[in-house]
This record gives sequence, C-alpha cells and structure tokens, in this order.
Amino acid sequence: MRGASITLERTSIDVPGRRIVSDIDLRIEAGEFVCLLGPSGCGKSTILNAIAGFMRAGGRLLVDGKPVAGPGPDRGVVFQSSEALFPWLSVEENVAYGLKLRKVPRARQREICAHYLSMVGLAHAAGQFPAQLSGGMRQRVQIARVLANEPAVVLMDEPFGALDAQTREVLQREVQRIWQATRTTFLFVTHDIAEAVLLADRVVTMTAGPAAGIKSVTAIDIPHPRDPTSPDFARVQRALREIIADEVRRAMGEQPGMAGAAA
Ligand SMILES: Nc1ncnc2c1ncn2[C@@H]1O[C@H](COP(=O)(O)OP(=O)(O)OP(=O)(O)O)[C@@H](O)[C@H]1O
Repeated sequence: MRGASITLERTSIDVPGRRIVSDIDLRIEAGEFVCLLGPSGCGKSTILNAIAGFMRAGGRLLVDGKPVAGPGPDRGVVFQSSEALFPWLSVEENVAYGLKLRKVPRARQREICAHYLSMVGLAHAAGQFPAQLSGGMRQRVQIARVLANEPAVVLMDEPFGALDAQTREVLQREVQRIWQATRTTFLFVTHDIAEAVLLADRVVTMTAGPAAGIKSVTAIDIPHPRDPTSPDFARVQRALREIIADEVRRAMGEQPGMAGAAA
C-alpha cells in the first residue's frame, strides 16, 4: 500500500441552486492523516464525497496529481452507517466484494480477506453475517473491506459517530495502528474534537456554510500514542474548541436560524 496526495485548488462544490463549499485550497500529503472538523452542515461530507468521486467539484481536485473524474479503487470510503455492508453476504464475502469485481483469483481473495480481517481483529467472524455482529464489529468489517482494495486514500465519514464511547476508543486506536502500518493517506470527518486531536497530523476546521471555506489548519505535533489526559492534548483541544465555538457564534450572529448548530 502507498498513500496518495490530495490537492484542492480553488475547489467549489455546488448542488442545484446552491454553493455548498467555495474556493477551498488544501493540500494533503501522501501518507498524511488529516481530520476535518466544522459546524454541523458546513459541507464536510460534501468535500469527502467529491474526493471519493460521488459529487462533481469545480476548480481543481486532484488525487495523486490526477483529476478526480468519478469513484475509483484508489479511494475507499468508510461511512458512519453500518448499513453500508451487504446484509446478504457473509463478513468474508463483504470484504472480498471489491476483489471479486476486479477478478482477483479466489485463493488470493481468501488470503487478502484473512489478512485484513485479522488486522481489524475479526478473523474469527469471517463466516458470520452483518446482522449477527455488533455496531463496532460492523464498522471493523467496513474498514477491512476498504483496506482489502489497498486504496491509496481512505476517506472516513464520521465512522464511529454511532458507537458507544468504549467501542469508539478501541476503534480509534485500531485506525491509528492501521494508518501507521499502511501509511495510506487518511481523511477523516468528525464532530469530535478529541477524536481529531488523538488521530490527526493536521486538523482542518471549516467555516459555517453556506459557501463554506477553510477557517484554520492546525498541525498536531504531539507524539503518538497520544494521551488524552496530558496537558498538551488538553491545550490543543481547547484551542480547537475555541476556533469552532467562534465560528458557530459568528454564524449565529449572521444567521439567526443557526442557533443550536455545533461541531
Ligand atoms: N446532494 C445534495 N443535494 C442538496 N443539498 C445537499 C446535497 N448534499 C449536501 N447537501 C447540503 O449541503 C450542506 C452540507 O452538507 P454536508 O453533509 O456536507 O455537511 P456536514 O458538514 O458533513 O454536516 P454534518 O456535520 O451535520 O454531518 C447541507 O446543507 C446539506 O443539506
């Protein structure tokens, strides 16, 4: 596996009648772990979907120096909802899905599935079906399914948002370990400031929409594994909380209907 860079240059994304994000400039280096934070509804998922190739973007949007023209196996997406799995396929068949489409020989499919299922701690569950698994296990299957395609970029859209705090903590550590083992580029959308500080090389915060942009880019220079109880962690977390709160206040001042929106 090898990470790819992501380049956004004056990138804008529209839906009919509305500009969601406007003139974004951001370069994510190959192998970097970047978290995207911002007020609810600002356009974080929209950016991720454009990089995934699910939505069209104006300006420049490059992955590994090449314009994004649609979805491709170089980018894998992990969604918040474990509904993303095929309920009629076993765990192993879910993980093998992309490999099968690419006509990877069956024996090799099994090897790859075994490798990534064991990486996410689910080697024992290969024959089970999604309905038999907990929410955390289903998210692990999604991660294994994405990794099995050996993408250069992993895009995660609030992957642990629906999980309980303990499961979330375990999976955050696993994602960290997987990132360190694969050196794939990760772009991770979250509402959770502590999660961003735990995982990211850099945290990108966004302005509130409409026509959202980048508000700040913060490098997190705390060595891994990071201790959420350390003074450094608390300092960075506080600074980010202030940036987001400031943006929510600004948006509420400008748009009275925004009350209650928060990261
Ligand atoms: N396909 C679409 N058609 C119309 N509007 C859309 C579409 N996709 C997104 N939007 C709108 O774009 C805005 C940004 O949505 P998006 O889901 O990207 O925000 P977000 O920052 O990820 O939000 P949250 O943090 O609440 O998940 C929202 O107002 C949403 O309604």
